[in-house]
Amino acid sequence: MYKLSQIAEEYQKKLVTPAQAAAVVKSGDRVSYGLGCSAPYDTDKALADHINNDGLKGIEIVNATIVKNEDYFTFTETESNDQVRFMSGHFNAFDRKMNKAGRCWFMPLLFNELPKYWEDIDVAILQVHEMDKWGNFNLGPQVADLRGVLRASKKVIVEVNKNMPKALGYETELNIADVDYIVEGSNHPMPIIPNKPATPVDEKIADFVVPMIENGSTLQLGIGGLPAAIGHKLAESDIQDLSGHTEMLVDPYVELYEAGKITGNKNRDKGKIIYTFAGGTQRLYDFIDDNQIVFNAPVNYVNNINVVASIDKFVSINSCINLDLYGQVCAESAGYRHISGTGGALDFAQGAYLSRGGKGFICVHSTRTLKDGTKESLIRPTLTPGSVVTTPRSAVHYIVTEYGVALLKGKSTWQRAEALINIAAPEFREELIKEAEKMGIWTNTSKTSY
Ligand SMILES: CC(=O)SCCNC(=O)CCNC(=O)[C@H](O)C(C)(C)COP(=O)(O)OP(=O)(O)OC[C@H]1O[C@@H](n2cnc3c(N)ncnc32)[C@H](O)[C@@H]1OP(=O)(O)O
Ligand SMILES: CCCC(=O)O
Repeated sequence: MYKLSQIAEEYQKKLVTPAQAAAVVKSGDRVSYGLGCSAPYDTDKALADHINNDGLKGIEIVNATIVKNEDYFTFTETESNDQVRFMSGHFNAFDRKMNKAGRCWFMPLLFNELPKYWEDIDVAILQVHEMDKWGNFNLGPQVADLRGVLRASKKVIVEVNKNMPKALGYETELNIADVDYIVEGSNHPMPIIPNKPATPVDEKIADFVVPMIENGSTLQLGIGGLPAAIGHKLAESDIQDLSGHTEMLVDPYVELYEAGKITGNKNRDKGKIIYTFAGGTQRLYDFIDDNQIVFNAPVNYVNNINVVASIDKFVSINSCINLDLYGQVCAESAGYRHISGTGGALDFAQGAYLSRGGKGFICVHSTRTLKDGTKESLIRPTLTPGSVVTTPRSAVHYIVTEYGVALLKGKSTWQRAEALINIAAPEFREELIKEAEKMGIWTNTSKTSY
């Protein structure tokens, strides 16, 4: 740590141009761009130039899930994996694009463990909020795994962005003494994830879930149209006294807060909406900025199963790609096509079930329409080859489709098959029964129940 009187001078000593910062990276280095909104903009551009102009080879850029509106310059302005390749702990659309180009690999993870995974990072380059008079940069609304990244990094470069909201919370500060170089960036606008409108099927699913949420519940809502539909219906309902404890903070929490639904009256971290990273519209970033109600905390706390379990009436709502009659849930691939990561899906499924009065919902449309117009059931007899089990059957509590709710915990294999067939699209039920019979998880008596 520096004396307070040294801080201004140290800031000037460490202040460099993006090109000078990028020049720190050498061939063979492992570089972290962090998670959420932390990926640099100007230094990324300068790094692409450095790689091209100085013939750098064998760079690896790692991240978990990045919230960004434009591609990395290090991806679009370089040509080969010999120069730079990428690794992601969560395949979002951004990573999928790089993967399709053969340049991005996936690192399977349980999100609550992620800070512990990081090792041997040569340079961390993170976009941060401006430094305060005490010499602390605020990391922005994504402390998630950043303490792990910082622990493992030999050199730390911060790119200051005045638009980065100041996220209050725990371990959200980075002192100038722990920073090697400072770049004053061009203050690129925050990345915007537009609100996805809810489909009629999302609305029907929300109509099943909302009545199962009691007054006094604490919510974990993920990204997408479905959680938005649930948030919207809750905001308009007569349900009261809700709280937030979520991995990703998304716009529906702002709507719920503005509707007076969030009192924070829970039995842990009272009064605070706890989250580990955020992504949404400017309305969300404005809500986060310097707001004492909204509390950013490391993912090893937020997603810790015991922490989640200790919060009474915890309700987790996530979605998936498809599932089988055993109740195995795939949220990561469509056959061999890699789509996403485990993220916090399993952390919250387990934590929510263990919470007193807790509920874990996995929501899915019953069918999907293929390009040729035919429909396929997303409840399948067995998962297709290549499908990755994100939530094992033993950890699944409720599955919800537009046809209803299936409770799987405490049910036998044939009861599960029956409950799942009851919420499959009607036109697929007979076929699913036949398959369940072949699989030995259907009895003659089962069919009489719907
Ligand atoms: C950030 C949070 O949500 S925190 C919650 C905890 N974390 C998790 O649950 C992680 C795992 N889950 C997830 O990543 C998501 O819930 C998903 C990907 C399963 C679904 O999210 P959505 O926002 O509904 O997905 P979205 O509609 O954007 O589809 C993503 C891609 O999957 C494809 N896809 C989605 N469902 C299917 C399906 N049933 N079959 C085939 N492909 C599918 C889409 O076509 C799209 O591909 P594209 O970008 O190439 O067009
Ligand atoms: C990095 C994890 C994001 C998710 O759970 O979806």
